[in-house]
Amino acid sequence: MLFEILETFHSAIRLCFSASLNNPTLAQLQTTLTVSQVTMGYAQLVIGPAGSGKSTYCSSLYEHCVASRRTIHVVNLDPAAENFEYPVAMDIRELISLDDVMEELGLGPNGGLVYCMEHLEDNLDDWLTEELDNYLDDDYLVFDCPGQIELYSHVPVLKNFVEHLKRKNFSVCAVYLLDSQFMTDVTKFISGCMACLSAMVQLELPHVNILSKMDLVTNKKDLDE
Ligand SMILES: Nc1nc2c(ncn2[C@@H]2O[C@H](COP(=O)(O)OP(=O)(O)OP(=O)(O)O)[C@@H](O)[C@H]2O)c(=O)[nH]1
Repeated sequence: MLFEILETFHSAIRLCFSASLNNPTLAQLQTTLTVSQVTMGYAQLVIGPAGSGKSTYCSSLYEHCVASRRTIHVVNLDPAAENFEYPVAMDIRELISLDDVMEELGLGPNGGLVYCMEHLEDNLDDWLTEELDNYLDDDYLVFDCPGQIELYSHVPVLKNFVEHLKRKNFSVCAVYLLDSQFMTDVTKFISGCMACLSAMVQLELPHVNILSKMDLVTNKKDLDE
């Protein structure tokens, strides 16, 4: 019985971690999308649990692009974020901030965050559309998202956000960051993989999983096993 459960998880995990752009099906899907749509721009949604390294990834990506003379615009979608190591191109806090919501509505941090994201959802046609109008064809936007994983599992806000970007002719993909510490313990490994899988299923986007903080894994041999 245990063996069967592990086999099932193993298949799910293989699905999770092989879903990279090298996957021929996804590559084909991307080509089809690029050819069949008049693409206005490109968007990458950087998602993952709290503290998994999303903002660090966004700032490293930004620095890499500056060094290689490419242009990307990093967007802050976290109404609780305070410090940034990249220039913020668009900021959800201009629309709503978590501190204001918690103070005015007496909500806690998680309820407040869901409220902020639902407010964003209500303002997709005005605030977001106006902000997106500042970007030209072929611009590349990277969205640094909040870390509450319910946003990627069952709350429909991010799904509707993605649909809005697609209606604006953006080609969208998701990058899911998972702390590599999740790989060092079997129960954390299974829960981390299930969280990745649930985001893949919910968002229905070309999806890349990235293990972050590999420098903190001292025994890489254990990781392979
Ligand atoms: N050692 C190590 N630390 C990292 C790495 N990436 C991120 N961190 C650290 O992990 C912590 C969290 O990183 P963030 O980039 O803020 O994570 P986040 O996912 O944006 O966090 P939230 O927005 O709160 O969900 C910070 O202290 C980072 O310095 C890495 O590759 N190696």
